[in-house]
Amino acid sequence: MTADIAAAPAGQAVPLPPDHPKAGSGRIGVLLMNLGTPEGTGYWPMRAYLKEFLSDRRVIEEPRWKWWPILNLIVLSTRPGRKGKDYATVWNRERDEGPLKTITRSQTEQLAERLKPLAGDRIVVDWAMRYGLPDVKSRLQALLDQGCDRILMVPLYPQYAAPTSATACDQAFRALMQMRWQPTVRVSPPYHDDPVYIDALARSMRASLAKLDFEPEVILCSFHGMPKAYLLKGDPYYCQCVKTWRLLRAELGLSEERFPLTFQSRFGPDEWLKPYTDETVKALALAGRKSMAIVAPGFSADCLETLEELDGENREIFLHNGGERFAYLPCLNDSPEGIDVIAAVVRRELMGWI
Ligand SMILES: C=CC1=C(C)c2cc3[nH]c(cc4nc(cc5[nH]c(cc1n2)c(C)c5CCC(=O)O)C(CCC(=O)O)=C4C)c(C)c3C=C
Ligand SMILES: [Fe+2]
Ligand SMILES: [Fe+2]
Repeated sequence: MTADIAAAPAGQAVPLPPDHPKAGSGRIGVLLMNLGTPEGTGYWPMRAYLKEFLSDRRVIEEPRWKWWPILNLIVLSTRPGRKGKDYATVWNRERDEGPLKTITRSQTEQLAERLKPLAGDRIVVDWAMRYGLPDVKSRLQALLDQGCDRILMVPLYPQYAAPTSATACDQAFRALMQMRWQPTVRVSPPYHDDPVYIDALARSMRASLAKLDFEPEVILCSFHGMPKAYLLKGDPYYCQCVKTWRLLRAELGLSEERFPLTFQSRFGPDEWLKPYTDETVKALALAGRKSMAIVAPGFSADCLETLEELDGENREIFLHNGGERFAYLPCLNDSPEGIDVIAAVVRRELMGWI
């Protein structure tokens, strides 16, 4: 489809040169956006990924002059090697990519199938990563090239945080800033208290627990952490995590003691949101708990932070300190429950467009 272009004041068409840019219109794009993952587990791809990630001022709020030497002289000389080894333990060797990419692609494909009855080929679903590939700018352009003049951007984070949701949108808006003909855009809101999300989490957890050959004494509810200072400056992430936890606890009928809330993945010397997951796991084992499970409702897809850190490192901490049985309950991922949630958010946010 080619859009109507300019008309002369008298109503006559302006003759356009043959190289005049062609533009499509009339379709709707849905862009799922997640965090991103390195292109490989070796030193250089790991370094490139961490440099892009940790140079983002939404992630590290330290002044440039202070952070630049620490990042370039210390962090980027040691962390790529160490984290590359961690990534290697969860890497999808068949596709040669991190699990976050494999799962986000599958979520996209399944969402497209779910939306087909709604508007046929009028809706185009795609995915992009804030750091690394596929990048936000090129996937936005791909949607425009397919005739999408309305685009719904969907940060795949149930809880809003400046270092995740906001930076994904910043990246999209930076690309939009360079466009002569911008599409009309919408951004889907956080869905931390959406009954569809809470219900999907509860169903998924019940199914995972039913497959275990033991009943965990404690089920830890672990969210990715952030510096406490970001909360104090007004980031709503902590409060949204607490609300998800409260609603999920009520839905499952679990007490605060049986289903404690913790925060993982601390980085650097500053205080982060507490209680810390690793310290809590150790304390539970030392207090004589023999069995436990961990669930991570803040991640829409399993990734390094869940598969390696929770299912790997924290399992080891528990078993080395006297625990006997440990289970990691998977994220919603591309399960039917997971797609129920993304499809519900997208359908609601497309209202008025379809
Ligand atoms: C250093 C500051 C960081 C903040 C603040 C932060 C917040 C935050 N992150 C996620 C989700 C994910 N983080 C992931 C990896 C990851 N996170 C940080 C740092 C911060 N995150 C680093 C340096 C890394 C890379 C690994 C490492 O070096 O430790 C991932 C996994 C990506 C993957 O490829 O699998 C996710 C997902 C949230 C929700 C969040 C919220 C405040
Ligand atoms: Fe992170
Ligand atoms: Fe981690």
